[in-house]
Amino acid sequence: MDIIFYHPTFDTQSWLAGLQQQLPDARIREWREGDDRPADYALVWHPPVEMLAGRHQLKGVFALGAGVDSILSKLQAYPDMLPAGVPLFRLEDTGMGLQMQEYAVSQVLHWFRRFDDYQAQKQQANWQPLDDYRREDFTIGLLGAGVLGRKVAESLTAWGFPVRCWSRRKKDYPGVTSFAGVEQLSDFLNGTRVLINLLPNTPQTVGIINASLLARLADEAYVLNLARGVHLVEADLLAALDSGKLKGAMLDVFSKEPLPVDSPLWKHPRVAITPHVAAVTRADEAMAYIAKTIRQIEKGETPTGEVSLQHGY
Ligand SMILES: NC(=O)C1=CN([C@@H]2O[C@H](COP(=O)(O)OP(=O)(O)OC[C@H]3O[C@@H](n4cnc5c(N)ncnc54)[C@H](OP(=O)(O)O)[C@@H]3O)[C@@H](O)[C@H]2O)C=CC1
Ligand SMILES: O=CC(=O)O
Repeated sequence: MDIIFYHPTFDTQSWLAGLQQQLPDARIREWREGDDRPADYALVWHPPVEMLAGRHQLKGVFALGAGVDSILSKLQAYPDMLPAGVPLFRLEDTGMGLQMQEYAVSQVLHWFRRFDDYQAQKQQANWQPLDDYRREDFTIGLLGAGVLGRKVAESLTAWGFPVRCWSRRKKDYPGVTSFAGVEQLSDFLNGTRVLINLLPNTPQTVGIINASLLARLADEAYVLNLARGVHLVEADLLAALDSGKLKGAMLDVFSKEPLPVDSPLWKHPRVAITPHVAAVTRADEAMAYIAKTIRQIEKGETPTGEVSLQHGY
């Protein structure tokens, strides 16, 4: 079996060595420009079009991340990039679920325990105990309830918060109230105090966190964007913060990355920023997952993790 690998920033040699350990019988090589030798599987991130185009013999392409929006948007421009019938897989969890849990729980607790207010008081040397927030006033709403949204929901129910989720199809997750489809979006938003975004980037979800959505949240709400920058209309977020409708926001992803130095988000006192690190690809877990999936394909089984080209995630 032949496997080709391309990632613009990962340490390719260590990936090739790690994959070789997982799949000792495979011939695994870094793909370089001009390489049109046969391959059964391709492992990619931001692949050049010529790496995949015309490779009808591929049994699978693996995206080396959870989101496949960059591959699918390239596919829009170059429809022949992924030969018809070749399945595209993405990383399902592979350690990202735990990272998302760490990120979401720590920030929700930060807001719930009013550390943002105490930090502001500290700037004034102000020693002033504040009223506690009550869990029943701190409903967490998850936009997106897939692999990562579900993990985040589990961790927040464990902390005793009321948790609800919104997805395309209804969910039956313990302790989580499920809303589905555009017709239930308003009900989902009504009373949501902390909005956590874990949607994929698709034509239906771009710009979804906008002025109209923010207006429907509970007063003094918070926004945690962990998915993609294009989901959020940054100007609408700033307006909602400045009007007092929103109390705070923590953003890991931005419509333009790196976030330009002149973005007003940098200076806003109630916006916290991380540089797209909420959940990164963990090499060992990703390699084990890819190897397991390849073995399933080779045995004629149907693995999970295949991207629906129709739905765009
Ligand atoms: N910041 C970071 O470091 C990282 C960000 N991400 C982002 O997180 C995203 C989510 O990852 P993951 O949980 O694995 O993805 P999944 O595909 O498992 O989950 C996506 C969820 O969104 C829901 N959804 C999709 N379209 C719609 C829609 N139109 N209306 C309502 N709900 C919708 C799906 O509904 P249903 O369940 O009904 O299908 C599903 O619940 C990734 O696409 C990626 O962009 C991922 C990793 C790291
Ligand atoms: O943003 C990262 C990903 O894996 O998707």
